[in-house]
Amino acid sequence: GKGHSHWSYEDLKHWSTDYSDCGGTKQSPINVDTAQATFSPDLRPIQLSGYSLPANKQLKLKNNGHTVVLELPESLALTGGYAQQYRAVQLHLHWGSPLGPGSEHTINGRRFPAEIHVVHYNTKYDSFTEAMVHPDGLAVLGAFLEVGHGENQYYHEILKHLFEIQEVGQETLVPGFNIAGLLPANLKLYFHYNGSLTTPPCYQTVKWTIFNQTMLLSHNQMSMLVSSLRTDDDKLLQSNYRPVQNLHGRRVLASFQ
Ligand SMILES: NS(=O)(=O)c1c(F)c(F)c(SCCc2ccc(C(=O)O)cc2)c(F)c1NC1CCCCCCC1
Ligand SMILES: [Zn+2]
Repeated sequence: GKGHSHWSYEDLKHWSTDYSDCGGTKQSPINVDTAQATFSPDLRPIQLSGYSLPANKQLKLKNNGHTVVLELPESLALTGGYAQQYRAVQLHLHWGSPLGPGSEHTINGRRFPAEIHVVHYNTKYDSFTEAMVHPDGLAVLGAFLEVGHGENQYYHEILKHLFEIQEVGQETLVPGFNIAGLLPANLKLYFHYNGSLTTPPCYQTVKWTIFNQTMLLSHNQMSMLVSSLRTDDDKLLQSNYRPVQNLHGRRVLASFQ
């Protein structure tokens, strides 16, 4: 990868000195004020294709010091809900600690326990690195994770490997599974806005989709997520979320009323 960036969630102030876009006016994450969201009936249901992977397709799972990343094959494609076709790059998670929740986006000021991001790039560009510098270059699907009663079998496919990658830089291979199971069954109800990567370089090139339906994990699964990984100073990797950013006049669209 790009090697370990020296930024951290502790010194957010320096992000914009080292990465100018981080001080821009279309930054993410944001708080979604549902009363201010504009119902947009032409927002189509999100459609996923190729998300169901056979077990013999091995995927790389890595602790990169800031999150756990599952690399995804480009065969996973977003075909509905966006004007252009996007293909998957990777998915990763944001979480809190035993002291509090760690989603990046908030809804009416409410922070959820955790949040998944599935990162895609616009296939009109030759590569992800080319796409990520263009305003329509990236599409990230986000969903909130909450604690429910039963075990979530899809999240188990990732969480059961966390103990193998406790240290920064460690990676392991995960058998393929139905990646769509990590996202809500109802892909019609979502918020949509133009924003950025929530980590340096903070490029303002992301069309965000935040689903209204949340994902339920067991209490044990959520505590595995918040207490398995370490950072490069051997502390627990926790609360890896950026504070919400100012909308600066941006509108948030809703696919539902
Ligand atoms: N919410 S988000 O999508 O902005 C996001 C984060 F908030 C993230 F925190 C991250 S992880 C931090 C960036 C990073 C660091 C090291 C390595 C490596 O060693 O391979 C890779 C990446 C992270 F990877 C991503 N997504 C990345 C954005 C960073 C650069 C391009 C990689 C794909 C999308
Ligand atoms: Zn993210």
